[in-house]
Amino acid sequence: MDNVAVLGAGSWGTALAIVLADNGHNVSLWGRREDQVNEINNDHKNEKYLPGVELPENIQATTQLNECVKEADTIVLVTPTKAMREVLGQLKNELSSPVTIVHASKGIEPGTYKRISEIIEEELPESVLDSVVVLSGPSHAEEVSLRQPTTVTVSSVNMKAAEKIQDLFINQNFRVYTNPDVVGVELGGALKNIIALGAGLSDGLGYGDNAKAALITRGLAEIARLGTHMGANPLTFSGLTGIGDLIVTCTSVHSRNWRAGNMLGKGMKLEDVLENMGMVVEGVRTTQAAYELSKREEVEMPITQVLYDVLFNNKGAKQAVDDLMQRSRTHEVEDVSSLKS
Ligand SMILES: NC(=O)C1=CN([C@@H]2O[C@H](COP(=O)(O)OP(=O)(O)OC[C@H]3O[C@@H](n4cnc5c(N)ncnc54)[C@H](OP(=O)(O)O)[C@@H]3O)[C@@H](O)[C@H]2O)C=CC1
Ligand SMILES: O=C(CO)COP(=O)(O)O
Repeated sequence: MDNVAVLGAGSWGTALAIVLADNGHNVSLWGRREDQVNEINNDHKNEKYLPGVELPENIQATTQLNECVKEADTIVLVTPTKAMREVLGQLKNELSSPVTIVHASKGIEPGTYKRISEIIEEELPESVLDSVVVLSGPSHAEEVSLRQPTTVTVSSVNMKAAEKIQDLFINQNFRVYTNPDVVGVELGGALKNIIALGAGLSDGLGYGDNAKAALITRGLAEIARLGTHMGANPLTFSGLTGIGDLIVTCTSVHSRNWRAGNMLGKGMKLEDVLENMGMVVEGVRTTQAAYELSKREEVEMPITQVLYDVLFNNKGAKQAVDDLMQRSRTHEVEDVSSLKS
């Protein structure tokens, strides 16, 4: 059995810790609040993030990063994208030999437009970084923590490392596939959050299933358009980390991005929505990053563009949908593989 450190004791970090603990591994979970760590260790609960869920006793939490990672064979990073550089900056000082880093977060960094694996490679010296593996797919923490059937993908340029992580996580409730396309896996996971905001917004406006199906389908088209342009395999977008995650995030009440969009559609202001949520809504910063990246790369992303205007330029939710419906007429199908140049 392995020693695994999970950095980030929110919904997803705790749910992944449960999977690892169910597989018999020794799991050390890093949280930054003493009260939360005590609740996990003494009561085997994390009520803020997974209310009502009993945690296995082989999850031990700590606020001390050095304590958390000192015996770790593998480190799983699950903090919001915004916190990645700060956490990696602290982690760098605690590592002395090469370790496999898995990340399960979904975002792109505004300003640099970096994917999370690129941020990890930038922040950790080669002397302490064995391999980077991405874990992504349609997987709400609420369902994983109840051991409901879930499938995810792990991706790395080092397939041996991906297979090692597949073995670490896979069990009868949590099926893990591998995919060598790191760019596609990371971009699919990050960009679907933009479309989920849009789906929530459409539902919040009172529009129906036709509108949501349109957003999912045309959303996938623009995710694949940018993703392929950035070097991804187009087929990845028809897999778990593409259409799979898009479906689950656009249609589930568990999704924080869908819920945030829903409140925006009902007329709430962005700052009130984010305060109300109390958990990370990755799609907001990713909309900014993807909007800027699409401008720089001259890739058309109409849904991302109108959502950017709703989030950052005070465009009304209804106006955003009207704008999408009134775009100039175009073909449905394009050959994304020819957009690679
Ligand atoms: N929830 C889900 O179902 C899934 C989430 N993800 C992805 O996982 C990532 C994390 O999401 P999730 O767990 O849901 O988020 P939550 O909002 O549930 O939890 C965020 C966690 O990160 C901690 N945190 C925030 N900022 C920092 C920081 N600067 N340093 C250290 N820790 C910090 C929070 O600590 P504190 O409580 O002290 O604020 C909290 O433990 C996101 O990228 C998300 O897209 C991916 C798949 C599924
Ligand atoms: O990525 C997720 C499910 O796969 C979680 O989505 P939300 O962050 O919108 O809750």
